[in-house]
Amino acid sequence: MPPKRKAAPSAAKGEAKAGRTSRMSTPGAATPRSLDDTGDDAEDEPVVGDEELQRELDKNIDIFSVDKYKKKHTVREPLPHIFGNNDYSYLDLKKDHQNRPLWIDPQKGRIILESFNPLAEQAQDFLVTIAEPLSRPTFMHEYALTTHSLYAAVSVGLSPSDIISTLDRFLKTPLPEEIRNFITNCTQSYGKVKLVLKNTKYFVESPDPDVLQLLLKDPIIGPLRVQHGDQELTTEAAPKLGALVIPGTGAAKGVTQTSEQQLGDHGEAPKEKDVFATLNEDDDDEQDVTHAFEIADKDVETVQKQCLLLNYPVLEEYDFRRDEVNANLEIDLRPGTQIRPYQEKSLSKMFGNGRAKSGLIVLPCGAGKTLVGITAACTIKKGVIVLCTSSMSVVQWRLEFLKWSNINPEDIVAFTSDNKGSMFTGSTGIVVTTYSMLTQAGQRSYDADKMMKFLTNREWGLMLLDEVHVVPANIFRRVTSSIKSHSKLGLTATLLREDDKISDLNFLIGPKLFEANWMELSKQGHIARVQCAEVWCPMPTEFYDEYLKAPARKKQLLYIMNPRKFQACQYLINYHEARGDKIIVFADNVYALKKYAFKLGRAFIYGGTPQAERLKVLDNFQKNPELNTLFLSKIGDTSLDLPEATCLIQISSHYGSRRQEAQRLGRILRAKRRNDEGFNAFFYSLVSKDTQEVYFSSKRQAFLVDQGYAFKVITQLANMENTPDLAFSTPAERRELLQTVLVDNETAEDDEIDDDLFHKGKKGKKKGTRRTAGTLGELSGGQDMAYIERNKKVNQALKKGKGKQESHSFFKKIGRENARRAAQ
Ligand SMILES: Nc1ncnc2c1ncn2[C@@H]1O[C@H](COP(=O)(O)OP(=O)(O)OP(=O)(O)O)[C@@H](O)[C@H]1O
Repeated sequence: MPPKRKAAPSAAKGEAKAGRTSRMSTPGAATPRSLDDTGDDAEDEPVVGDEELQRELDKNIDIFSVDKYKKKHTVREPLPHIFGNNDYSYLDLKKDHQNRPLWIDPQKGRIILESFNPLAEQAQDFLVTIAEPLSRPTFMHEYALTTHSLYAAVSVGLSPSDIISTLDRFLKTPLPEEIRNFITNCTQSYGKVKLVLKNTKYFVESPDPDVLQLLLKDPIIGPLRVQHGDQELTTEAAPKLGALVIPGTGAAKGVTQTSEQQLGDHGEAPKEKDVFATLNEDDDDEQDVTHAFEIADKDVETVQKQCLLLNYPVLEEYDFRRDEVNANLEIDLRPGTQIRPYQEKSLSKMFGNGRAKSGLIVLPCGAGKTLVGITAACTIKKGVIVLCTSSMSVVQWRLEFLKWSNINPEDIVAFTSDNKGSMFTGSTGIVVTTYSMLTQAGQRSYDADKMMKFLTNREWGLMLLDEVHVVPANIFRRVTSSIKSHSKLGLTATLLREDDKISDLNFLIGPKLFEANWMELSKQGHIARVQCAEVWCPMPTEFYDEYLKAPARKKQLLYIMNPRKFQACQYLINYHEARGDKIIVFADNVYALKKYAFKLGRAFIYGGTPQAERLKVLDNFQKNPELNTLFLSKIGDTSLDLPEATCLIQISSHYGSRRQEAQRLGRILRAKRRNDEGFNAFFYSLVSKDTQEVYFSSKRQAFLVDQGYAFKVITQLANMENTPDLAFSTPAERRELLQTVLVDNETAEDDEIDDDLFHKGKKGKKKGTRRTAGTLGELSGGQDMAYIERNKKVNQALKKGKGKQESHSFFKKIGRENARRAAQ
């Protein structure tokens, strides 16, 4: 007998960069890291919701765990000095393991994909459906099987046996028993119960009458059934799968799109194109008839919660083709519109069985989420309500609908604070509005109130929820409870910040239906190729000395205002302007933003810039060949519709926020020149060496590294010293800068996003821009700042003498401390 082949240890760990994060609770795995350890701002953390429900749900699942596994198996001690916990050499390898692309960690449910394997593409399609992508660098991708990912898999039509058999075929080792059980236990009840709104009535529906009987025996659900004579359940033919044509594709779509794919014999490595295995034949048989009982509108939430507790999570589906109650909307994609393969794939998950399933579609910035939403609307052809985060996006969405579809302009209206009155004239239409318009507390104007009544008193076919990652769960609750919609589609570029709280989105909107791979879209030319670099800027001695003894806030200002960073920024702006790039420089710190922009003579926008001025600057940045560089505060992260840029320079950012980093990178992914031969966009992070910034920077990059981006470290910019008019090139200039920074530290402002919808007033007081009285001498810089800094008391006396407002308590405290130190 030939010796037994053994599995090689996974190499993935070595390849993926540290700081990788799990975005979802993985049963059996360690508790997911909270965002706190990434430095993300906990106070903005938006999503809070039914964790109790989730816990109850998890209790019902026989979770596989490392301890359980060790009790049942003799796991050989790993080789800690080489592979740590990633030594799977005790697993037997299949005979033709070279042909198969997947490894699995039987203890944690982590799956490793060899992306260079000929079957990698098929395996990836399958993995995206059943597992949560954790990290996708060049050669090895890592996924996690989670309760949510399996819930999502079932919701797009895969059965437990499909999942198990397909996974087994792709694996190099036999599928471990624990994983098999985990999949079965998680999925056997998922997808069995659906909530369907038909002719304005809600039905709890299942292909299995026993499941419905079980629900009816429940003391909470049972009494909520709407009685229709003696008959407990109604029975009707299930909709046929795969008969749907998604506009812009020209082909019938659905899970069945893979029906032409042939399976290899059991036990053989799968042939190319045989991914979704047997699911179609089985589904046809199973779904011949469906059984249902009716519940009242007011009981929907109670039934949903109770079903969850019974471990039968309810999937929401909309049988729009058979909805004869709601008027049809005249809408189609314009002739010639061709949706891209990944857009089509995401929509096929939504319309997999001929009905519309509610859920989330995750596509990188610039990948065309708007067109995905519009195509969904053109497929359903019923009333649509679109929710955006700002009134600027409302205008944008309306224009995009008019651009891509043949919707009559009168049938699509915007409902914003500037436009509360006008309504579509036909029997149905599209309303584009903001989350805050719908959830605003307090008295509304007469027109707004009338509009709200109109919106809440009718049924909508589709609710499109834009930028779901920045919207708090309580806002979703308020929106979904007041607006009655048959289906919901959440669109986002990243589900990053939610970590374990993403579970709430799963049940408030629906499971994640699709998540695209950034690198893949970039290779296909749908988004720009980006070169990422971290530029290390040494701190001059005098800055570093101050830095070492400074308190946290001052430390931050010192590493941002590091003159070497300033010089690097100047050098990069010169270099990229000469190349013909459009450059955005991001600085969270408004003080630094203004200093940099003034010194370099470039335009800037921050929270305090009036709306008209913002638009003018943005317009010039887009069209004026003289204006190629724009400094932006964090208002540019979400609240502005930015014109295209090809180079980003980040001089200050929000600690370790991975979401902000991803959002910022997203700003250059849509570059139109992306398909030019050899075109690259550039993303630079300027980091002051040997400061806390280095730590935050590596945290921030974690998400992008997981998406496959490689950050080059630049320790020296070639010939920087030869830059004409290089700022702060003499020691005297640098010392003066330091003094200025130290003095100004007392009045430096934090950026405040004026039109940030969800965080207004959260901190209890608004900082915003402060107005202070001053002399022209101060404005012209004619005062001796060094003198003022060294003589704080005189400074305070001077200010008081001029009738300025009182010092902030923080500065009073510092003043007291300084006085104490001076006295010692
Ligand atoms: N199928 C398509 N065919 C042609 N152009 C497309 C297609 N899909 C998207 N685009 C174009 O790609 C660009 C980006 O689209 P869009 O603004 O919808 O991206 P997005 O994902 O919403 O980005 P962001 O997250 O930054 O808002 C737009 O100019 C859009 O017209």
